[in-house]
Amino acid sequence: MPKTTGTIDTKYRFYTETIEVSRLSAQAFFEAGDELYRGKRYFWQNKEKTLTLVGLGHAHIIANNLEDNRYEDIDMKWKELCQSSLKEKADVSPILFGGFSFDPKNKVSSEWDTFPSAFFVVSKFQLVIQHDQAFVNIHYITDEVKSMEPFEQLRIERDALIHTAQVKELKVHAKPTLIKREDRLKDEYLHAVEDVTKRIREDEIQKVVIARSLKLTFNDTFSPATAIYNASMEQPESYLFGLENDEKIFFGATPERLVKVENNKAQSAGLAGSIRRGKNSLEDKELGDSLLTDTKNLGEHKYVVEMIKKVFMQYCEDIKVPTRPKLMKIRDIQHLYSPIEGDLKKESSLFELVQALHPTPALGGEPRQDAIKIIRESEQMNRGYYAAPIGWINAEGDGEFAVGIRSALVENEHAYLYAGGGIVAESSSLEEFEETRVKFRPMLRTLGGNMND
Ligand SMILES: C=C(O[C@H]1C=CC=C(C(=O)O)[C@@H]1O)C(=O)O
Ligand SMILES: [Mg+2]
Repeated sequence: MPKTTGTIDTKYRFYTETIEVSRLSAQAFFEAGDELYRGKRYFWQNKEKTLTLVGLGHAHIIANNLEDNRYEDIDMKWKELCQSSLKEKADVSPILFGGFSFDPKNKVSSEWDTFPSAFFVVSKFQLVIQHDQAFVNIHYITDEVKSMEPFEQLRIERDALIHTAQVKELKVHAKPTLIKREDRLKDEYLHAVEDVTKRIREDEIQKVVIARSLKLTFNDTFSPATAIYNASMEQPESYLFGLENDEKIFFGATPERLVKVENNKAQSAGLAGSIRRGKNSLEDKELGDSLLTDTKNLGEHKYVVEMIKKVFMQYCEDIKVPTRPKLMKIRDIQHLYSPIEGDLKKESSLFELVQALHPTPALGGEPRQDAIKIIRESEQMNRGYYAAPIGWINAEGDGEFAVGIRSALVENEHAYLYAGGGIVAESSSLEEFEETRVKFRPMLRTLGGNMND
């Protein structure tokens, strides 16, 4: 008999049960939840492909619309749920998965209106694939004094979902046809880049990341499972994430880690500065070499590394920061990359690091608060969860957050894509526009739309 854990005398009672399952495809499990749990699922795979998570259904939601203290609020409620409810350690730790908006003070009405400033879920059914082993958890959280009866029903459902995922072939739906593509606020974007460049040259600010968006319209709706599957094919070297919110799914394949905490080790990375891939290996190497010595891109990168280093000095000990960046080559683009690590101080936590790091100057700018204000005013759009932390934390406080770039929000037959770039004194609006075109490519291919690109 699998072990069931729980308590009876707190506000919530949190029951978990873990079973090990053989041979279970994460994508198939996600797809198996299509009928009953569409709109209430998540998907996560780390960059190294050593951890895959799928959540189906909501056992519990922890969300808020706070402008300040949104991290502390989630952290506190999660700890409360774990500490007061789990009597014993579950076989596989329950996971809280979700994300934050880029800027909770941005009130522009948009496709993101239904997403709270912080949105996290504990799934009813949680799949964890790690070290070649697959585990499915049931989570049942109640604030009433109830019998364990519903648990029996959940076991039946769990077994049905696993069965479906194992025996039904993964349906790979054809990509719908792109029928319309709009570059949203293109003139505003170009103007914003020019204006910000000027303000940087006048020493008003040092760096600001300016982004823009595409709206795509297709002849049909999307299967979220297929969209995630396609993204994994397009960007095998990136994190893969998907977070459903009723009719909408925010998903993407991002190369950028915000922060990971495991056994008190904290890891982050500066990822900023870009150049396209070459048409052959020779050109690719030339482009990469030129990126490594290009002052404009090294400038973009330096602000990020310095800021992360400063945060790590506050929250960690024994910090390691490389003296110069190396290249991260992904399918469409090469970036300057500096991994940073340290030992988390006893009193520090993952959410504290997320709060202190978001947004790094790879997504926001330097100084941070001034940059966020300029972004809010000059982009004239709402980034929603684009360029913001997305990830997970477990009951022990370990977890990982990536930065939600190379991403799209999909709603029925529409997709909204986002891409930006770091503006410094040497920036030019047309080159930055070009850089965003390259950054749109993976999501455009994933969605089957590359009209005029
Ligand atoms: C803001 C984005 O990329 C960031 C990450 C890597 C390189 C960047 C750059 O070179 O500008 C950006 O800072 C994006 O992809 O939308
Ligand atoms: Mg750039």
